[in-house]
Amino acid sequence: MEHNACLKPSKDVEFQDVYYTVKERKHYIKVTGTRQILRGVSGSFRNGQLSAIMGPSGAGKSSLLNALSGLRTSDVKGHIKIERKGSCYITQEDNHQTLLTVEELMTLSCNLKLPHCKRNAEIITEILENLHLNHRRNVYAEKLSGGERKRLSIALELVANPKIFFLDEPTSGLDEVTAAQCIRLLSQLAKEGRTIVCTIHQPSATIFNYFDSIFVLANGQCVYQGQPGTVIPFLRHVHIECPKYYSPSDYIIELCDADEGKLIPVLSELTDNGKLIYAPQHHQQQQQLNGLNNTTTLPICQNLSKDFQQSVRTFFVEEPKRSRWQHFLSAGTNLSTDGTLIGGVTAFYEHLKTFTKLLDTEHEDTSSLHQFCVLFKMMLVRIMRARVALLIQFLHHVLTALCFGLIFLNLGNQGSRMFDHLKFCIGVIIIIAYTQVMVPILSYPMEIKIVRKETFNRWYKLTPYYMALNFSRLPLQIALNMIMLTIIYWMSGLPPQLWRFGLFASIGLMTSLIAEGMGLAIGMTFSITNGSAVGPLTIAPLMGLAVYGFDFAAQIPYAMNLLMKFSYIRVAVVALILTVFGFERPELECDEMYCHFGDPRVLLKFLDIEQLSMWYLFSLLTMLMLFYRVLMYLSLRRRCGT
Ligand SMILES: Nc1ncnc2c1ncn2[C@@H]1O[C@H](COP(=O)(O)OP(=O)(O)OP(=O)(O)O)[C@@H](O)[C@H]1O
Repeated sequence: MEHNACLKPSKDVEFQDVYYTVKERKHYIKVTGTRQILRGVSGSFRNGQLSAIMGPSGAGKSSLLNALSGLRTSDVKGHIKIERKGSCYITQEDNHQTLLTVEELMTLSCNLKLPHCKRNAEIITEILENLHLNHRRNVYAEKLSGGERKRLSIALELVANPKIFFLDEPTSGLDEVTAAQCIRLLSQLAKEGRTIVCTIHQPSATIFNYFDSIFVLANGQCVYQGQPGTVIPFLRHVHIECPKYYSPSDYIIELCDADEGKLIPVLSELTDNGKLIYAPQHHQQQQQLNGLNNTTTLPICQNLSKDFQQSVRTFFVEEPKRSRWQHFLSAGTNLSTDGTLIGGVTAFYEHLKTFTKLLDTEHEDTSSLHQFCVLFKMMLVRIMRARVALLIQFLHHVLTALCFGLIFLNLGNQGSRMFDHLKFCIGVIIIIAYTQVMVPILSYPMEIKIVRKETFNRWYKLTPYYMALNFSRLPLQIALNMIMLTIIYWMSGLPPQLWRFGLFASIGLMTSLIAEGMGLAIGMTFSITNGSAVGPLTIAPLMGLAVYGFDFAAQIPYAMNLLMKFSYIRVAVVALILTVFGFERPELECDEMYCHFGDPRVLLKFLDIEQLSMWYLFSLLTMLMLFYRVLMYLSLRRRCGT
């Protein structure tokens, strides 16, 4: 493609003795043992080639892809050579930012990745044309077909022209024709000088032959590494004949799938668990012409036929390079780091590409401020475009306020209805808290997948994203809460004092911000199913604390008093009661013979809150707000980490 304006040359991916071990747990808690998912596999994926990691279900394909790409680093050991900075990972589900068109998503990607590149429009058009998406540029991403969505995922990453593409099951969910088109496209991209590695479960014969190299995994071990066309001769070395008219890819996978622990170890030993690449002589001659041949001693295959020995070669000809990382390596610690070679030194030649000076230009990382501005704008656009959601939220706030206002119509000045006053204050806070907690719990788990993918592919950093998320939600939140609180305040007949209404609205807004922070923290941590249980479960004790002990306020034990400070609902309710009845509020009207709480000071004294200052309560609310926002940030980091 011509668009390579801000590009760098591609590199290979090499790995040696990679292990991935997970702890097995009983009831999610008790560790009962460990399980090796990857068992010391080695291998290489070359630049300019389309490579497939194949194998039966559960063989460890995704685990290997995740380990190589760096998506998973914990529990992975071994040596992996990869330039992380120039790689990208395309997930199986093509989740994109919703409510943005193809062109807007491409522009977003360009703005985040190539902020100083003057040719963004040109680049976008070129990529879209090459990926046959130009005619869909004004369509929302969620309206695209499966194949188009996959191409869009590739297009979005192509903007920064990564050298290495990792794709998890790129053909899953696609029909045969679309899957073949997708693989053809990947093959073409590889030929343009990229390293493309994808997992694939069981490709059709057509798709199988598009791959330049395949790496077959079974039970966490490599059972074959080489070209697709040489699977049959390879199997002959262990006296297995692929039936006529049978696809070799299907056959080797079925063999491994049905294996009862006999064949896999043999094949794995033949390939030295991925250290040996199988290439029969006529293939080798071709490689020799390319200067790739590097046959060395075959440590485990001495007793095999000469024919076999001449057909394999190893690329791991040296011990891992002694470097300043050596002490980490010898301790068995992984891993790849951006651009740093750790072990797996190759005997292969470096396939250098000739790039013009312009093509060599590396794009700088964008500043956090720039990322914040781009993301903030994008989030606002998305909020404004979610018309149905906006309408529902607007109606929800207006209707709730009207119902609430009707229930407590003109209550504000009635001295005989003390309990109703309390119910009013508690009700306002609970409505706000509950609404704001549940929305992010139900909506955020989908978003976190997109954020994880985009931050992993270095579209932006987490901090600017987090800031943009917080600030972009503010305007709508303020507007909706102001509408609701205004209706409630005036319908309930509270004193028509602007400053008192200001305080009333500020407490409502604070509650809304805290509840939203709590909802986001839960939404970022749990799935929708778990979150919708955790949300009410978390808010219920806070509500309980909010209504506790109003009738024996002076006798509330110290420990409970302390605990109540952690319930933002309680703190907000108290602040609201103070706002409504404090600040020298004149005596309320009494339509009975005697109104004990006609004088607001009596009520405040009865509730034991007359000494509390508004500053103190606002400080508590601010601290609780910060607590949940920090929790939310930590959840985000944890979910988007590796
Ligand atoms: N974090 C983990 N904890 C426990 N088991 C895991 C973990 N990650 C992977 N596994 C297990 O390791 C095995 C290999 O998983 P992996 O997803 O890599 O397989 P796969 O070859 O991609 O399978 P498929 O083709 O079905 O997607 C599976 O049995 C899976 O349950």
